Amino acid sequence: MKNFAELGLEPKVLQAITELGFEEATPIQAQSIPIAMSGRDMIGQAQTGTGKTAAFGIPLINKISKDTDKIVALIMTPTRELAIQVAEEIGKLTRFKGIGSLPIYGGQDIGRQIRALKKKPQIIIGTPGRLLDHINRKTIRLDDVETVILDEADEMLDMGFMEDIQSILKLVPEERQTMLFSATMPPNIQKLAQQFLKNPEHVSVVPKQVSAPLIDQAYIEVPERQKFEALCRLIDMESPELAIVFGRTKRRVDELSEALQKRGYSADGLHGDLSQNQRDTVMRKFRDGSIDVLVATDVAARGLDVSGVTHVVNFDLPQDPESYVHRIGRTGRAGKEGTAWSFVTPREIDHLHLIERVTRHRITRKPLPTLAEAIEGKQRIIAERLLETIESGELNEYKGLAIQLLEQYDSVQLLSGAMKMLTGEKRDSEIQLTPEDPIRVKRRYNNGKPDLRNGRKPSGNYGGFRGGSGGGNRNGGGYNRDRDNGGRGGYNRSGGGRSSDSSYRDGGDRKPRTSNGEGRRPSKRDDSFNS
Ligand SMILES: Nc1ncnc2c1ncn2[C@@H]1O[C@H](COP(=O)(O)OP(=O)(O)OP(=O)(O)O)[C@@H](O)[C@H]1O
Ligand SMILES: [Mg+2]
Repeated sequence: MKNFAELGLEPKVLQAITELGFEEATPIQAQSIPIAMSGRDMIGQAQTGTGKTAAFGIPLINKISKDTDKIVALIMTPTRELAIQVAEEIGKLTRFKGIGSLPIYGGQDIGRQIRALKKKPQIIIGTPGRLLDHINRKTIRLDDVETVILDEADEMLDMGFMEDIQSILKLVPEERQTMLFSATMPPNIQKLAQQFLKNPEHVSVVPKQVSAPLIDQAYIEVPERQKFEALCRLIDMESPELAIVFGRTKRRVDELSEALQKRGYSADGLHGDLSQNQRDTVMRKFRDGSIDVLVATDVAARGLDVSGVTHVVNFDLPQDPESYVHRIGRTGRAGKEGTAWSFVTPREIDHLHLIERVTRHRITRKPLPTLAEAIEGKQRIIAERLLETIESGELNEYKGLAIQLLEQYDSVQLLSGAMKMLTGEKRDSEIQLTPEDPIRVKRRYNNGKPDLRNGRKPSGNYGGFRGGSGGGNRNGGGYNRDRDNGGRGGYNRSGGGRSSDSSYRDGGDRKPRTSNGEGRRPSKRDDSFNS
């Protein structure tokens, strides 16, 4: 741990850091900030929730002069929600320095963005599709950009974004500083980084030095048709403060959030077919705790930082091991503990083992919570709430009636009745979701043993989860994403943006992959990285 004051930052930047309540730099911050300040290109890898945003944000803001009125820095993120969130954090860090920053993303009124651009922000945080749109309209010029940052770099460099990023970077002057950050760095990032970076420094935080997020990882083997009951029991048993439940497709997310609501849970869904307004509303409700369960596609897998998320549930296993890492990383952030559960159908056990191998972490098998455990969990919460209410006092106006009732009824009976009422009638209507096909291990994994690290540091566990053993061949595997993104949607000007097959795919703004070497196959995933 290092003090921010030792890093040679400007007083106004230090002041903003103090204001944010950061006392010490996290390891990725301590290591990246000096390199970033030296002007070198870099690749920064550190586990989820360890402060990568500030690791690039702090040196960036330190470097920018407040006197310029040009766009001098560009931060790109794969999703709209992440652009908004990163812009918020950058906004907080620039507070005392008087530098302007602006998020630019699809789904938001472009006229409003154009008006905001007239205020001459120096930092733009954007998703590639909408950025390109502005570039084509000449409402954003990149001629003066000195620093480019790709947050979630591996995702950004994934095939669907490649062309957009290439087009954007072509317009940024050659003599720029470029930095990539992510918790996962599949080996092929090296190849891709060669295109964009000049002699980059690699910073890969080894787990023992990190205030490792304590994510307790477990899985439950459960047949597809019993997943919903399993989820309800799990939520009842664990009573999360906030939970994110990941489903594979948009249809799944819709059905699941509706089913949870029917059962009386405070849940809502997030995926790329919703309007940006709906997406914003759901995120706001989740952040302020007015919903407890966010059901989402992978659109919420990367980067999102919502405090109070105690549980992540993979209702459907993710296709890619790195997606698993990012999904579960929505909990256990900034030194807090978290719990991740994955539902695995019997035919998906191999896929789970693959995730274990690639992430180099064993996932503990746990039994399906029993009905009794679920009921007990629910009752425990009710009892806690009851006791809290008693402790808060202000019961006088109820006491008269309480005394009357106690004269007529037994106290145990009365209390039981009150608790039953508080627990809420369990509306046990039979709910059946449309089944999803099991995830299968991709052919390419059968030979090699891929690993998510970029392979520079032999001791570096990719993300620093505790312990972890098992195969992990740094050079193996040719780890590639395999996505068919189902067309380009979202940001296009006609305001369309829904994929034709919206119950399955999340159209996103990505270009369909045409040359993945394996031919195209329809994807049922949500690849909604709508820019
Ligand atoms: N030095 C620090 N001290 C305390 N908290 C910090 C510090 N740096 C960042 N944080 C907080 O830690 C949380 C996680 O930070 P951030 O979102 O940047 O993580 P990340 O590494 O980018 O994770 P992910 O890989 O999921 O994107 C945020 O709430 C942030 O405000
Ligand atoms: Mg991040």
